[in-house]
Amino acid sequence: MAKLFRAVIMGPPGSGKGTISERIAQRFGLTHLSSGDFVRENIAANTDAGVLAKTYIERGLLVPDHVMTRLLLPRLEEMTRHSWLMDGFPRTLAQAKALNSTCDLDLVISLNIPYETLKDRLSDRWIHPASGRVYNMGFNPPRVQGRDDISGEPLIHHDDDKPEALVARLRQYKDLAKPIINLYKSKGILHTFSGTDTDRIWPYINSLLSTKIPSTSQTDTQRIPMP
Ligand SMILES: Nc1ccn([C@H]2C[C@H](O)[C@@H](COP(=O)(O)OP(=O)(O)OP(=O)(O)O)O2)c(=O)n1
Ligand SMILES: Nc1nc2c(ncn2[C@@H]2O[C@H](COP(=O)(O)OP(=O)(O)O)[C@@H](O)[C@H]2O)c(=O)[nH]1
Repeated sequence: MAKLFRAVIMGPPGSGKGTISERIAQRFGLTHLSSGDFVRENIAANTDAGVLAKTYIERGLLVPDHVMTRLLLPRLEEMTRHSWLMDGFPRTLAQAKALNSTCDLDLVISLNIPYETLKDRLSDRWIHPASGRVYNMGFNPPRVQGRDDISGEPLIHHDDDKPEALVARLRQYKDLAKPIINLYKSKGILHTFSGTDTDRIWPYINSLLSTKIPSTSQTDTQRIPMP
């Protein structure tokens, strides 16, 4: 069996984690694990952890480490036969340490995107809540304005994507991500990509991953929450 590949993608809100994860999943046939989608699924299904997580998210807070790790790590342990790319976890050093004790990561992608770019993108980000599909009115608009391409359902705009909320989210990201980035740097698995356009960053990520994993002809991989 081909060697399995485990990667994490990090970056501030709006940096393109979801967009780039989709491209990686499609090009290389990895499973895209979105911790945010998984949390939302648990909330929708009213699981114990979902009910608890909701009380934090409603207040604009991160879900505590022990809840996140309890949600995610057992699922990762079930993924022993899959190559995956995790988006949105770890968000704290404690989560990174817990992940470390579950699996050996091969690679970490860190996106470094200027504040003005994040602000512009997020003010224009529209989401299909049920699937997590993401649109941007300039970059990847939906075929019908305000409607998801596949289901035709309405798209929503998150309040915390407004510029007023972004500064605080960004500060929080920087504070929390710093020690995680240092940890991955010291392990020699960190790769940082900087720029204002996903389409210009993508070729570098593509060529890095091409040296690490074989590409597949798979074209129908979707953004899937944790199984
Ligand atoms: N490790 C994690 C992952 C998620 N969440 C919670 C807080 C988020 O608000 C929510 C949704 O996760 P997303 O990754 O979708 O959240 P964001 O909207 O914050 O991400 P971004 O703007 O970076 O796409 O789940 C969390 O507390 N801790
Ligand atoms: N204008 C523009 N928008 C982009 C680009 N890359 C991603 N986006 C959009 O920016 C928003 C944030 O991207 P997303 O992948 O959700 O970032 P995440 O928050 O890091 O997961 C979405 O609306 C994307 O469609 C880009 O290069 N240019």
